[in-house]
This record gives sequence, C-alpha cells and structure tokens, in this order.
Amino acid sequence: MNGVGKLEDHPKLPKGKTVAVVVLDGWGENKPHQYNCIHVAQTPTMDSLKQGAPEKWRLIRAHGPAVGLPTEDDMGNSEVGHNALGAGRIFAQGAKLVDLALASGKLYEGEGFKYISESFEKGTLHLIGLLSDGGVHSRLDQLQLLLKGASEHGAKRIRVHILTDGHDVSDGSSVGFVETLENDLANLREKGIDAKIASGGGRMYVTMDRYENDWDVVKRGWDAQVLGEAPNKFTNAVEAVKKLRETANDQYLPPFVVVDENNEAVGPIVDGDAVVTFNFRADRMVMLAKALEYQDFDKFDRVRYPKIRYAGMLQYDGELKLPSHYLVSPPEIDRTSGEYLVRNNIRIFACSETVKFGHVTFFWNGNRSGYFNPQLEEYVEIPSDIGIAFNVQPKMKASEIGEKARDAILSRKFDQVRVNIPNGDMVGHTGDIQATIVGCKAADEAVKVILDAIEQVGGIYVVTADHGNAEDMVKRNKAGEPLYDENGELQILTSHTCHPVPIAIGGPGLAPGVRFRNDVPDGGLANVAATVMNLHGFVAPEDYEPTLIEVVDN
Ligand SMILES: O=C(O)[C@@H](CO)OP(=O)(O)O
Ligand SMILES: [Mn+2]
Ligand SMILES: [Mn+2]
Repeated sequence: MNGVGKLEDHPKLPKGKTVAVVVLDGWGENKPHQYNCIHVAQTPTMDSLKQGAPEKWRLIRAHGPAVGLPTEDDMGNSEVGHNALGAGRIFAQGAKLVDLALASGKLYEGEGFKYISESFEKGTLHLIGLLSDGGVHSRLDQLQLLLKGASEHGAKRIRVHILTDGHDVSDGSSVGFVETLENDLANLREKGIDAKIASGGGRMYVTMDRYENDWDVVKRGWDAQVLGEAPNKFTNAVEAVKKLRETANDQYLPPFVVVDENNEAVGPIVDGDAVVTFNFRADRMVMLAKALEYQDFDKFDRVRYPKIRYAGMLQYDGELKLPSHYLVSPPEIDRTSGEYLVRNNIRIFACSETVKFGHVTFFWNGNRSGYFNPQLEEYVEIPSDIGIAFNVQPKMKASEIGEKARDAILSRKFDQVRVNIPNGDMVGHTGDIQATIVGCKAADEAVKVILDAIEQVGGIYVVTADHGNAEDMVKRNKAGEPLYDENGELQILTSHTCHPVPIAIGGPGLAPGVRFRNDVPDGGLANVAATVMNLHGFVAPEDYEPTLIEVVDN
C-alpha cells in the first residue's frame, strides 16, 4: 500500500467525534462594500462564526503559489483549492507543469507528443480548448507556444477548435482572444503551415460540461468539432463571435463551424488525424476525453467515430487513466488525507450537487475517481438543474446539500461529513449581483442546517472555502476603485479572486483549549488537511503542511 498506513494518535485530541467539513465554493474575505455579495447578503451563520471566537476563526491563503499556481497574480480555483484541501501538501499544478514542459521543450520529447506526431505527415492536428488567459483551465500563451512548437515539430495542417470564456475573464474579451489567435495562425500560414480556426462555441454551452451533468453540452461540441456541423456557419471566426455575441454572452455562445467558399467545414476531425485537448484542468475535459477515447460509448450518438491519435494536455483522471496519452504528466497527488483517514477506519460521507460533486470527491482525493473503501465511504450526488442559468435559480441545491449532510451527521454512521456548497461560486460567475446575494444567503442557511446537526451529535465543524468569487463582483483599478467601460457601465467581475478565505472551527465536540496557532500566519488551504486529521484524533504525516490548531492547557 503506497505508504498510506496507520496514523499516529494525537496526544491530546480524542477520536470518535463527528467532523463536518464544509467548503463554501467561491467565498472569499473582502472589505464590506456594495459589490461584496457576501457582505450584502444576510449571512448570520457565517457572521456569527467570524464574530464568535477570534481564536477559532482566521483567514487562509487560497491563490497563487499557496495552491501550486505559478504566480501571486493567479487567482485560486476549485481544482487546485480542493486538491490542496484534500492532499495537505502543495503540488505544482497543471498550469505550472505545462509552463515548464513548454519552456524546456520536454513536452515535444514525451511519449504523448511522439504519439500524436505520427499523424502529422498525412493528417491534421486539431487543438481543442478554452481560449483565454484565465489560467484556470488553459492559457492562451500556452496554446501559442504549442502552435509554434507543433509546427516546428512537423505539424503541417492545424485546426483550432475554440471555446470562448467570459467566466474566468471578462465577458466580451473573447473577440480580442480570437483576433490574437487569427493573427498567430496567419503568421503560421505565411510559413507554409495550413492553420485555421475550425469551430467554436461558449464554454458553458459547448463541450465544457463537467461531472456528466449534461451530455448535450458535449454533443454540441462534438457535432461542430468532429462532424463539422453546427446551426451557425461563418467563413471567419472573428465575425462568428461578434455576430453570435448579439444574442449570447461569451460563456454561452452557440456552436459554430468555419466554412470555406463552398460552404464546407474547414476542419472536421477525420480518420488519421491527431487531436489534443489543450486544457490542463481535468473536470471540464473528462467528458470530451471519454467521447474521443472510448470505443464503446453510449452517452450520445457520435454518428462518426474517427480513428484518431488523441492526447490530453495532461492525463485528466489518474484512476481511469484517461486519456491514455498526454503531453505533460499531471501532478502526482498521492497519499491524500481522505485515503489516510479511510485506511484508519474513518467513515466518510461526501456530498454536493452535480456541478461541484467531483470537487469534494475527485479533486479532494487527488484527481482520482472512485472510493478508497466502499465499505467506509459514501459519496452522494444531488442532481443539479439542467439547462437553467445559475442566476435564474441562485439557491441551487444548497438546502438539499445541507439536508443530506444533516441526515448523514444525525445517522451517526459517519465520522466525517464533507460537503461543497456551490452558490457563491456558480452564481458569482454569472456576474448577476442580485442573484449572487440570494445565492450567498442560501449557502449560509445550508451551513446553519449542518452546524445545528453537529450541535445535536456533539460533533465538530470546520467551515472554509476554496477561493474567492462572490465577495467582489467588479473589476478594479490599481487603487481598488470600480472600473467603468466607455459607456459608463460598471465592469462586472465574473471570475474568481485572489482574496484569502475564512476558516472557522467549533462545535460541542471540540476539545477545550483547541485554538488556531498564531505561528502559521501564511497558512493556506493545504494546512487544512492536517487540521482535520487532528480533529479526528490523529497526527498528520510529517510531510503534510502544518496543522492550523494547537491545544492549550486550561
Ligand atoms: O467553473 C469552473 O470551471 C471554474 C472556473 O473556470 O470554477 P471552479 O474552479 O470554482 O470550479
Ligand atoms: Mn471553486
Ligand atoms: Mn468557479
């Protein structure tokens, strides 16, 4: 067993307490102001944690190097956040690993690139992914380097299938990104490479669904990318995006294909081609990876299943080994806290609604799907609404998640009950301030339901978040003042932030004398795992980031 064995007993903390671990998605700490939806919303439960006991509430870092991202300017995100929360250590994450592999040129020497390059002589290289500089799922500069590198390493015909963003970057920025890409492709054409954009669509409507919430999203992408079919046909991708933006925002652009003068799609995927999905982040690429890789597949009618050589930028699922070929090796997130706790007989219940379900299971467990021990674990997914924008139903499934967690706690069948409450994040991404306020209130109410249950069973709670989002909804200048566009309209911030997040501990089961230490001022999400292990009565493995708590004798 990969070094995951018995944990040492904590010298002072008892075993046998039910511990609720609550992650509020997209819930950062920020000054009170009108664009801080968490501040504006009624959040009595979270407020009481903050105002209650100063030694049991603090802030922790959730962005940049603290979660394995390249720079302090990199906002946090769910993948790196939940990885750090679950693994208790900081791993260089996909964004950084791809940067390094591109800079050193190792990417082109790896098995994955060699595999796809066998198709370069006769076939087309297709690159599918998110076109922005958001840095959460992909980055434009990495795509640019890959285009250059692939052409220098033999790709003669390249087709790019773009997904527009407006979720990790401003709505409307897609036009500029497509113009930049068109310019790069024109430069490649001057060098004799036949390089074009072949299809596109908005990330939330085309391709980038996650956790099998809605396969239609992937199908719309498949039809455009593979079959070369979409309701919208344009001869130019910049025009396509400009035109389609008249009725949809970047995130939800309908699918389009680029056609030639004969109205033929310029880049369907056919036998003998190579395909790379260039997102480094896993959750929103797994479904497409399955459609591209699996011979047997029944999630939608693929119509045509071309014989291609497919590689992911990374391997997206370490358990499924999906995809089997990849350009850069993913972080090896091993010996996660979930695995340790299960091996030490801690019974775990994890729950969220579909759009965040994998966050408290797959990401938490180091990008690994499945149970460590099905006898001791139960993961419950509450189906998310399908086809309804999050600002239309901003309460999402928060109360259902709270109730499921409550029932799991009261059943006394579990030692740890872990949930993700999505509202601050998913509604925050829509940029709809009023709806986000409603969502934050609903999230707070769900926390209350869980804390009340913990009260009843004499348990312990840990309430934290994975990164910021809802606590700031506007873009700002360097002085921190809101920015307005040329029409005097407020510039809405749909993305995550670089703010720290709160963490609170408490509950009747918390041993007297437990408090946050003050000698880990830079503590971040990765320090939470050791903290939770302590609350289960164990000492964390030595190489884990230090615990946030200490026990003082009263
Ligand atoms: O929706 C997503 O994919 C990301 C933002 O791109 O959000 P989160 O990291 O919170 O899942
Ligand atoms: Mn998140
Ligand atoms: Mn998010």
